[in-house]
Amino acid sequence: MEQYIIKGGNPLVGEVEIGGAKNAALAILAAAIMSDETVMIDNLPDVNDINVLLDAIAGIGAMVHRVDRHTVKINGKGVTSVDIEYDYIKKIRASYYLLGALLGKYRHAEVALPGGCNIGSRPIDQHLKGFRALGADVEIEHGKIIAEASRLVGKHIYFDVVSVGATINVMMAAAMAEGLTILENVAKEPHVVDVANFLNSMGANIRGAGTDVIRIRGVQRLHRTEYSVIPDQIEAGTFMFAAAATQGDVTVMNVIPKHLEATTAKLLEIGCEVEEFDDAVRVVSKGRLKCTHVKTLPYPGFPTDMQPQIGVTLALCEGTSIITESIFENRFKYLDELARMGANVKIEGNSATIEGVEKFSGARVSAPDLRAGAALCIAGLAAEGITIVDDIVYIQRGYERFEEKLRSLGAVIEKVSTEKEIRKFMLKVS
Ligand SMILES: CC(=O)N[C@H]1[C@@H](OP(=O)(O)OP(=O)(O)OC[C@H]2O[C@@H](n3ccc(=O)[nH]c3=O)[C@H](O)[C@@H]2O)O[C@H](CO)[C@@H](O)[C@@H]1O
Ligand SMILES: C=C(OP(=O)(O)O)C(=O)O
Repeated sequence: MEQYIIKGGNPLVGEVEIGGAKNAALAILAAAIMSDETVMIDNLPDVNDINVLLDAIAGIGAMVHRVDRHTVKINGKGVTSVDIEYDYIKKIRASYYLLGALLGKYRHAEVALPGGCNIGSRPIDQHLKGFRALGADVEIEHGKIIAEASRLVGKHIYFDVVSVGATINVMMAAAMAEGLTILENVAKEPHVVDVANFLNSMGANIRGAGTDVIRIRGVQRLHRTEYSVIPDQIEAGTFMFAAAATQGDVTVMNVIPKHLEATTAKLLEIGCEVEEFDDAVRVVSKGRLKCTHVKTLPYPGFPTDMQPQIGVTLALCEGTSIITESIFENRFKYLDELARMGANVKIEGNSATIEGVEKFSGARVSAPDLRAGAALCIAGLAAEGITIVDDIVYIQRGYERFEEKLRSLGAVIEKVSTEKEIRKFMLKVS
């Protein structure tokens, strides 16, 4: 099992290139099979979730050609099965997008209930509500969602909760339904807009993505396109908080600063300097930072996927911070690990009270999920001494060459998998 070993104490300094957004790319790859012509997608992050989804897509007969690490060509013409194997599905959350894509194109999809990070109960009732409203029969049998429709007909659908997954999934199915679908109370995340732009570039007719109401006029066919995925706002934000927590000076390159506004606002509140450029943001952290309160909310609110990264930073700020996690009920597990490094935290229901400490001390900790794992690495980089982060397979789901990018900023971090490698690292840094 691979681990990260980190010697903390170095401020991160320099420039780091941000890759394509995992959560946009996953939906776009699923949507790509809706065309019978060849679709080329660029700026894909080279991370485990993407590779699993590409295997799943190839597994149902679509042509998948990796042009290079960040570019793929997909042609959905060869799809011979609408039944996705459980082995793929259990590994990733975004496998649920194959439901919307296959249902829209073939009026039939069979996909096992999705996996993903264990951050809460994660129901998919709103996805199913949307498919049913479009005319599909949807049953769950033996752990599989089976959706079938003789016709898919546009409808006016009001979502009960704001869901990224349900918005994108129903939007995909509706893109090839008959007539007009109106989706209300939708998610407005940048990746919702990116998927809509991608589908439109294939000939779909989707208007309003990024607002509360999306209007979709169904089309019969989607055609070839070439598309580049938006930059990953969560990867960018992770490096921005890494700069803050290590008293560093980091410029995240190839980003859309508008997508980072909630993160930038919190960094300014706690006392960092933030400088915005056309496609880059620089974060400078000098002296002890100040406490603040934060509540996770759907976009444009503060993202739940950045909650552990800000949590680690606040645990080093002067004063008492309160975090309210309003999206997923099980996203504070990293705080128990952080307490092992000296953080002073108290969790009550969906809120965490964090009394800032002056420093962390390195310890052995486990990554409970993707973002929590990245956050614990930030803690290790800011800590005195050595930190070992176990279960980094979660981090590899969503961060490309994480340790290399950190090293380029001056971090002392290695990926190891044996005691011998750990001893070698200790010798090198002693
Ligand atoms: C692959 C992917 O893109 N994952 C992201 C996606 O997850 P995911 O699509 O699973 O998250 P949602 O936006 O759907 O979930 C938001 C809230 O709605 C609830 N809900 C959702 C669907 C549903 O049918 N019923 C329901 O009650 C969830 O329990 C949660 O409380 O958005 C989350 C919220 O920004 C991010 O943390 C995840 O990184
Ligand atoms: C929670 C996340 O991913 P997933 O929804 O795929 O589990 C994430 O990207 O932070």
